[in-house]
Amino acid sequence: MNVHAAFHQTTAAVPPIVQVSNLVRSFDAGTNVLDHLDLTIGDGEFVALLGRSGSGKSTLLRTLAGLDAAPEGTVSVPPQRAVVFQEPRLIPWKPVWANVALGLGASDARERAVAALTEVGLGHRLDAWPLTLSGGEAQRAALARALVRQPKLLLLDEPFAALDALTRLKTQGLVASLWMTHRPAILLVTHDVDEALLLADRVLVLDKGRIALDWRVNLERPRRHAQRGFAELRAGLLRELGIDEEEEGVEPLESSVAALIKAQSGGNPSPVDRDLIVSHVGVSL
Ligand SMILES: Nc1ncnc2c1ncn2[C@@H]1O[C@H](COP(=O)(O)OP(=O)(O)OP(=O)(O)O)[C@@H](O)[C@H]1O
Repeated sequence: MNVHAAFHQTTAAVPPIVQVSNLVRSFDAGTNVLDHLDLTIGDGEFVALLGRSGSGKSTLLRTLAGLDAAPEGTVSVPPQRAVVFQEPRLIPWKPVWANVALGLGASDARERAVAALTEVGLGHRLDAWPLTLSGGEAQRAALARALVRQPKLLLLDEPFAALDALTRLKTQGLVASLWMTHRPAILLVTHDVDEALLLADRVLVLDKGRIALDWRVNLERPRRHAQRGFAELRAGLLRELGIDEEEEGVEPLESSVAALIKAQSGGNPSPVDRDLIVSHVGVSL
C-alpha cells in the first residue's frame, strides 16, 4: 500500500461542528500554551489529538468542553457535548444508573440511563455502587453517562490510559462501535499512536501551541494492527513525530502482544480474548 494514498493531509469534507480560530491560552502570564490555534472538526468526524506531554492537549479539550474560563479567540462548539476523562469520576454514593442519569431531570431519565448502560454492556450492574466496579466497567459507565446526553461532540481525554492492555483493546472496540452507531464528532486526546490509528479518521499533532500536523487516515474499519498498511502508517506517523520506534515509551507490536498476554491470569487467555489478541496483532498464540 502506498502511504500517501491512505494517509494524506486532510481536507474538510463534511460540514464543521467545531470551529476554533486564533485561540490563545496562557497561564500565569507565561508563554502561550495555545498560540493562535486554528482547528475545524467535521460533523461525525473521529479525530485523535497527539502531542508531547505538556503540549496543551488537555487545555484544548477543556476549552472545547467549556471548562476553561479564559480562552482568547473564537470557539464554536455544539451545546450537546460530553466529556470522558482518564478516571471515570463517578459519584460513589449514587448507584451506577443514577450516575448515568445525573442531571437529566426528565421523567424517563432512569429508562434512558438503563438503555445507555445496556449498550455499553453494563445492563447487569445498574444498581451497583461505583466502587464495586472494575476499572473497565467504571470507564464504560462513564461512557454511558456521556452517551445518554446524545452528544454531537464527544471529548475523550485519555480515556483508556489507566486500563490494562486487554481491557484497553476491548474499550477501544466499544468506543469504535458506539461511534459507528451514534456518529458524534469525537476528539480523542491520546499519547498512543496505535490507538490514534485504530480509531480516528484524522490524526492531529499539537506542537508549540498549534496544530502542527493534520493527517487523514483512510484505513478500512474495523481496524486491526495486522491489517494491510497499518504498520506502514504507524512508522510514517512516528517518523513525523520524530520518534524512533525503538525509543523508550514506544512499544513495538511484539511487546504489546506480550503485555496483552501478561494481562491474562497465568498467561493463559480465554478463547474469546485469544481471538481478540490474534485478530488485533495478527500473531498466533
Ligand atoms: N490550570 C493551570 N494552571 C497553570 N498551568 C497550567 C494549568 N493547566 C495547564 N497548565 C500548563 O499548561 C501546559 C499544557 O498542559 P496540558 O495539561 O494541556 O498538556 P497536555 O498536552 O495535556 O499534557 P499531558 O500529555 O502530560 O497530559 C503545561 O505546561 C501545564 O503545566
